[in-house]
Amino acid sequence: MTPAPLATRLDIPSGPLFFPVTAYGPDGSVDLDTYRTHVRRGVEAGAAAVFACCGTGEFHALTPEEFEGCVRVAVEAADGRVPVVAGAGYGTALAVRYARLAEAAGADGLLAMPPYLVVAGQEGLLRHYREVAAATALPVIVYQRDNAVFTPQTVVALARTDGIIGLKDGLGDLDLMQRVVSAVRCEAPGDFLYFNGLPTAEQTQLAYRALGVTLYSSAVFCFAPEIALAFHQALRTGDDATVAKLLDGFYRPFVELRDRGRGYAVALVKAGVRLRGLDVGEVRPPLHEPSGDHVKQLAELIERGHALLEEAK
Ligand SMILES: O=C([O-])C(=O)C[C@H](O)[C@@H](O)C(=O)[O-]
Repeated sequence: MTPAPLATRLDIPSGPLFFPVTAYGPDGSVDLDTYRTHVRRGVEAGAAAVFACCGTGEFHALTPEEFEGCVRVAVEAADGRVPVVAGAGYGTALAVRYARLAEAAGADGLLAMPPYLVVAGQEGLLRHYREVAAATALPVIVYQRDNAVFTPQTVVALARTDGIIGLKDGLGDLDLMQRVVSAVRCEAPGDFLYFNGLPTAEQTQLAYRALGVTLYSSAVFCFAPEIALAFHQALRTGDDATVAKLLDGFYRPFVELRDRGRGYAVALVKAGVRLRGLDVGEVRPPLHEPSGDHVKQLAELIERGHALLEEAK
């Protein structure tokens, strides 16, 4: 069989990148109907792309069958309006399996998560991502975080690899990112994509934009799309007053609240979706639910965010 040609692009329109949570029913099983509603609402609200079953979508907690079901539903819900990118991870063999499942489910691209557990050297990391990219026709975005941190030369090599189209940074080392952007510009010129993928990326987006990184993920978009969209619009149009107001009054306190518990990067976001009326269930172990007091503070913060949007009108 002739392999399908590798896609070289992913057309992402302007807007926040939506990383939906995965919905579970009361018995803990995946609730695809609620997940469909969550993804559809996000797309209709103005997401630029859907990143299904990634960190916020509890990739780590899904079986391959559940993963494929969720990606399929995300593709149906997006209905061709925006691209759907799916997570793929663990060791090379399993990452390849997830990549192929995502392709079969109709995804438009992959977010390659760090390999499971081992702390590998640059040469091994490069081989890992190259094998994942070679296994499907889907364009691959490599996710830098935790045990997958790259030198500028490794990113140059990734950028020269067929099928690898971008780097999502969840590390937050601006000096390293500046060197990466510079090295790729000089040694692998083209349209390699960069994403600010730090938790609550809005908090650092002014700094990333200065490096030329304009795409960013938004967990806030899951539960307060109106706030995430207003921030994105303010950034895009140079409305510095609204950017500062939302950073000072909403994003900074949200980041501080999110830092109050381990796993809150997911659990608090899921609580936020429930607060806004969609019962996406609880997080699966080993994550745990946020305390009642923290959920109350999140509800107050969402109200404050809405008041700030009114003031900014
Ligand atoms: O894999 C993931 O879910 C992410 O890295 C994206 C998140 O939206 C991240 O930006 C966050 O947690 O705010």
